[in-house]
Amino acid sequence: MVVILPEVSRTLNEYLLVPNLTTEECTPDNVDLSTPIVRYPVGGESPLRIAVPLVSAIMQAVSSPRLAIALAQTGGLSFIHQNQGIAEQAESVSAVKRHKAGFRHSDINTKPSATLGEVSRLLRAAERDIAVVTEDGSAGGRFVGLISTADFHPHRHDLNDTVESRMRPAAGLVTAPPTISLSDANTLIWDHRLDLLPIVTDNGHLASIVLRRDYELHKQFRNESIDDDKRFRVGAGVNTRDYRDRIPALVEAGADVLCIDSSDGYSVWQRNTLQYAVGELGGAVPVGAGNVVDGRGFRYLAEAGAAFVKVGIGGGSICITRDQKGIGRGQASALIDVVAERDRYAQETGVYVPVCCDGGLLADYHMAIALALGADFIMLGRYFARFDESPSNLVNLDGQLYKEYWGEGSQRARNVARYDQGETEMPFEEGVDGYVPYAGSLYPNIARTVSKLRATMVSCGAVTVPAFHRDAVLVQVSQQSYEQNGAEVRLRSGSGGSGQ
Ligand SMILES: NC(=O)C1=CN([C@@H]2O[C@H](COP(=O)(O)OP(=O)(O)OC[C@H]3O[C@@H](n4cnc5c(N)ncnc54)[C@H](O)[C@@H]3O)[C@@H](O)[C@H]2O)C=CC1
Ligand SMILES: O=c1[nH]c(=O)c2[nH+]cn([C@@H]3O[C@H](COP(=O)(O)O)[C@@H](O)[C@H]3O)c2[nH]1
Ligand SMILES: [K+]
Repeated sequence: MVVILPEVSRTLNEYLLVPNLTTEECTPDNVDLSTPIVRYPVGGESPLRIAVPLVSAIMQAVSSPRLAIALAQTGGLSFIHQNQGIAEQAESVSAVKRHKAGFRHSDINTKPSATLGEVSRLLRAAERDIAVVTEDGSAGGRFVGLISTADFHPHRHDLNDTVESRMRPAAGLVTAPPTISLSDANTLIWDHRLDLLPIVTDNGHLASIVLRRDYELHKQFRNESIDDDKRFRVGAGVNTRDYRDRIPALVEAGADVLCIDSSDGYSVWQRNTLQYAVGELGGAVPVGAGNVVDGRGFRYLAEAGAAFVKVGIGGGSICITRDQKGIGRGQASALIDVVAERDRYAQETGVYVPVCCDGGLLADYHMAIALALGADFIMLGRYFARFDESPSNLVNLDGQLYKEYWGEGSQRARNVARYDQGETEMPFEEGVDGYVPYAGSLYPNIARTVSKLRATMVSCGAVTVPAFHRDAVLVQVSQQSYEQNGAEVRLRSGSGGSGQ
């Protein structure tokens, strides 16, 4: 017989928090946002925890190595998307693991034959003072010098002159080999009053750079997500088809955690994938699963060995799954149901399986509501897509800056994904392809969001996430429906979006 759940499907937007008593110990500085990512015995410690409970979505427009590094620096975690070839995805994971904190990929480069006008525009656009000069203008080219805004002035120098005419040539510059440690690199920077230290290989090619301003920045990174070898932590998405090839490649590349990426995780396909990872691979890497929206889905995946379970169908800003397939559930209702099952499961089995709230968070405070409702961590797509560090293009539309953002179920994402398999037809789209307002660099944005979370928890008298789960008092607000009009996604013309 058909089942009709007795309650209305509610979103995060329909709740507010009622403050609890705030005591002297309950200050923003004392709030500990750290949280478990993978399953652990009740009373024990999760083998993978992060300091800031935010992870980036398994999406092409979101989780690239650059974003993964920035997010790990600030205490979160990225899941590199799986809508690409296995070797390509493994290389992205490996790039994050290879990255030495403080040594960055040189992104502002020029070549000796470029004009001063060109380099001036490059620096202005990037809001930087200094560019690296390599023979071919690439980040790995032969290092030939540096040029900064102190080396030329548009009123004194002809902007048609070449970079070569004003650059400081390599021969007179302090450089270091790739084997140098970060602390020795910083010593060189201070001893020689450098803004930028080029790291140059034996054969004269640029390997990376160390910036003086990162030194200050680094001191703020007390929360970095790093492994025992001090490498950044990184996750990756997998699917329920090529997992026998993809999972071992990602393990080999050094992925810390994986997650099955699907709109609907309550399937035998996910159980098979988990059985492979837990059984045949002997749990070489923890694998999360999802997405589900009720307790049945949670239990099925937890019993199959999921490291965590991800919640959310159709709530994402680029989602049209509800319109297309009529499946989904308001994110708050879904979380309440799943969290209750997580707690029952923990009591019955002694195993705590963390819950991730994925998609549809329109305001920073929705993250606090999700945590209050019991989520252990939160996955965000639109939020991260807006930043410099995301891989999508920055575009100017009618004088406003936007970053491109598209769903993994959109034709644009599928085109890439299915290319290898010779499949280009898709009967219908499940996501839109559009733009989100550009928001600058990830660093100040994460800092602001974290401050808000801390402030909310202070008001609610909680200094840890588990205390917040236990003590939060929530109230439903009026008759708001789960329309999510607040999401600013401007549709690309022709993108199949009925509602977002
Ligand atoms: N969270 C959300 O609300 C949504 C997310 N998405 C995203 O779009 C992308 C695509 O998601 P889906 O379409 O759910 O992909 P999917 O690959 O999980 O499922 C597509 C179809 O293939 C079937 N399937 C999966 N593995 C199979 C196997 N081994 N053999 C035979 N059939 C199999 C599934 O049952 C389903 O009908 C993902 O990145 C997902 O995160 C899309 C829509 C909604
Ligand atoms: O209906 C959908 N069609 C899509 O094409 C699509 N792509 C991603 N996702 C899901 O949305 C989440 C990100 O949501 P936000 O942008 O709201 O953070 C992601 O984490 C996914 O769960 C999709 N949902
Ligand atoms: K299903």
